[in-house]
Amino acid sequence: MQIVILKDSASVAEYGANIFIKQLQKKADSVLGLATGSTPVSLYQGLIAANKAKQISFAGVKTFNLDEYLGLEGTHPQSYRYFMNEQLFDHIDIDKSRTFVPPGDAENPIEACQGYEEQIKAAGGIDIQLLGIGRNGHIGFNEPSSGLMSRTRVKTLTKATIDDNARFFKVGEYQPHLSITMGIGTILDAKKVVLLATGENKADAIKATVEGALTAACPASALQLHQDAVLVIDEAAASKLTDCDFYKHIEAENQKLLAKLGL
Ligand SMILES: N[C@@H]1[C@@H](O)[C@H](O)[C@@H](COP(=O)(O)O)O[C@@H]1O
Repeated sequence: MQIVILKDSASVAEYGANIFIKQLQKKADSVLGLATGSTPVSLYQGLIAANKAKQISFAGVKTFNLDEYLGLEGTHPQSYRYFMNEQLFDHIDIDKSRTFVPPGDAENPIEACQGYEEQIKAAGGIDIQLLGIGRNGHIGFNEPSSGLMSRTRVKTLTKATIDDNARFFKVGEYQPHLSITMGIGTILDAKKVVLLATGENKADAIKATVEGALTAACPASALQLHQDAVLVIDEAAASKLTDCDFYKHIEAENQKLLAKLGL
């Protein structure tokens, strides 16, 4: 796991956006795994700016989102499809028929999960997967106790996640308690994984992800098994890490080596 600790959330977004910009410059037909939540919003703004400045194009790209609420149509303002259109797809040169979000309105969600896995496979697999993290260590909607080899499936949300996401729903508005999410195994199949976390309320989850045991109790700890996982976090999210200075030292050495190799 590569751990990059930066001073604030703006630096995290910029660093994360640069990883995606480089990926698209290297491979114009990349398959991107995308995430929702408030954390990736500034990264998406960086990608929109790079697209407008013609540094990158999304014309050859395919995208797969991690998850969606079960029971919400894509036109619902709280659906993740709606979020992605608003935060990214409506502002870049992407063909929306090449953007995939698990179908929250599927008549048969179980079949739809299998179909989603097949679509990812048919696209050649995900080149780079963006992740946020829940306070309880969830990735996508893989809540604690999720199987570490799980695939796309219907998942019940914990009370903590429902409470955390309640801020996006109006008082009295129906808030789903079920979701369709890529599994942890699906996420681990991505060639590269980039997890962003900012703020003190993510510090426990980051501590468990980096320095805790590999356990279904913290789904993000499964990234310890990935051969190319990068955690880009701010000082606040890193504040409970025991070996913070060591991670900063490793990253400085990495950067020196990359500069020496001209990469
Ligand atoms: N399903 C999403 C996750 O993919 C996201 O990582 C998490 C954290 O969101 P935020 O970035 O707003 O803290 O929220 C939701 O539960």
